[in-house]
Amino acid sequence: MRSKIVAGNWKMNKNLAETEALLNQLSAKMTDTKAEVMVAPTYVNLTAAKNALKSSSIQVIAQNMHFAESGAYTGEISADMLLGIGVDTVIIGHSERRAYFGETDEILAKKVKAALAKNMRVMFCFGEELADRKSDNHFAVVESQLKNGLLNLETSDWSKIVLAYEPVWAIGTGETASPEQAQEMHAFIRKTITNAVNADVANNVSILYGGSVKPNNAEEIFSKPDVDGGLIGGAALVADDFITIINAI
Ligand SMILES: O=C[C@H](O)COP(=O)(O)O
Repeated sequence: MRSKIVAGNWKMNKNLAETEALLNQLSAKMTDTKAEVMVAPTYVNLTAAKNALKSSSIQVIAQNMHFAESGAYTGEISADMLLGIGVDTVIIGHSERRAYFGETDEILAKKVKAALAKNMRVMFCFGEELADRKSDNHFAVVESQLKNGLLNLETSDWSKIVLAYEPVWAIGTGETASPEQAQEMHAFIRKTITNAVNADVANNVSILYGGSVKPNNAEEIFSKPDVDGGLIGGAALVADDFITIINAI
């Protein structure tokens, strides 16, 4: 049975005081949910976030990591550093990392391998750009991102993978893929994994949708059979909005 997951990617938002305040609000407002709930604050506030959520079921995850064990990589952070502060899940491949930090499929595949080697859980992001969708190339792009990033994994590695399909044209734009477009792509992703790995893995992997999920559209998107939750950006920065989205599962 695959998990339902709602994760908030805070990106480069919220200083320490704001992080603690938002997490305190979330903890206070959280009610029982079928979903695993995760938040990804910036690196420097991960420990504070863990402390603020000590008695909460909300998981703290990281937005990124480097593939190397350690070494001369100024400004970077390793899997061991995350594990050392109790963070065992990492987002890899976010479109902003691909677009602004030059992260290629090859780099991302190395990051995935490095995280899995440390037994971390990986939330792997991918999705097409507007031009790909306009030229009807979106399925090919998504298939190639999946293939280059993940499809050479061992079958057993897949229990540690969560997928997040994020069409780049819908991120932070207010434009959302329609629930039908999301379902169509999620079904395609599952079929691609069935063909490349096996049906069991495809059925058990959670596939989240990300891209302008808001309180007013979450329920319809999450109601689609192959959509197992969401990776939320802007709306995860407002406690009431994030809670409404969690409750839409
Ligand atoms: O990681 C989250 C996604 O980039 C979605 O961001 P958004 O909800 O602000 O569109």
